Amino acid sequence: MITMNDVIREGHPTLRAVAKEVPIPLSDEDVALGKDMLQFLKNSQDPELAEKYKLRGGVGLAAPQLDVSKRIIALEIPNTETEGADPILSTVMYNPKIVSHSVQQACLDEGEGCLSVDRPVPGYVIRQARITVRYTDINGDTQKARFKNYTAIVVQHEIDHLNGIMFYDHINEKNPFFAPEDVLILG
Ligand SMILES: CNC(=O)c1cccc(C)c1Nc1nc(N2CCN(c3ccccc3Cl)CC2)nc(N2CSC[C@H]2C(=O)NC)n1
Repeated sequence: MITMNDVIREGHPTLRAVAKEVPIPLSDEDVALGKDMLQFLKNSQDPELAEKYKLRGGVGLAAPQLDVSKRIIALEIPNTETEGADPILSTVMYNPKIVSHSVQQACLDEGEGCLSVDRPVPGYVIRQARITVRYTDINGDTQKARFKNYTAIVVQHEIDHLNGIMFYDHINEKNPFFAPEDVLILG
């Protein structure tokens, strides 16, 4: 199972590399890695397992964070509204590509955290509010999906990792909490 020991931290060069596309059809190895990444996220959100294995809670993970420079991301976004409800998004994306996005921008009111960053970096991370992503799913099928708000933010954070971009690269240095007036600030 993947634990925090497998997660590389800022300063490791792989976090700044551009990851390679994975061959389609997917290899057994890449399918297994995707499954392990998704399981890590589920484990990280389980209070008992997170405590037992000292896992930091996450809703997204990119293969480069495991020192695997491949274009693979996993997303496990729970439905925090209703206890026990199905997750909002639970998927592995191979070779994800943002094919279009809104002019409207958005950010999380509380800023962003990252499993590869062991320190708080306050500030608004301005992203696109809505995106359309094309990717290959774990069954090898091509998907095209639209995301908005929190889910769109998380997907962009993970795709950034495939291009060597860290969330704080987007924070306004002079005024970290600067947000142009029409940016959606998501609570
Ligand atoms: C500095 N302020 C903050 O971190 C921050 C502070 C407050 C609110 C938010 C909303 C913040 N921001 C933020 N909170 C999260 N989580 C909230 C806790 N949660 C979680 C934790 C434990 C169990 C189950 C779960 Cl569900 C896991 C997810 N995740 C991300 N990001 C940025 S996009 C990728 C995603 C990620 O997975 N990061 C590891 N940002």
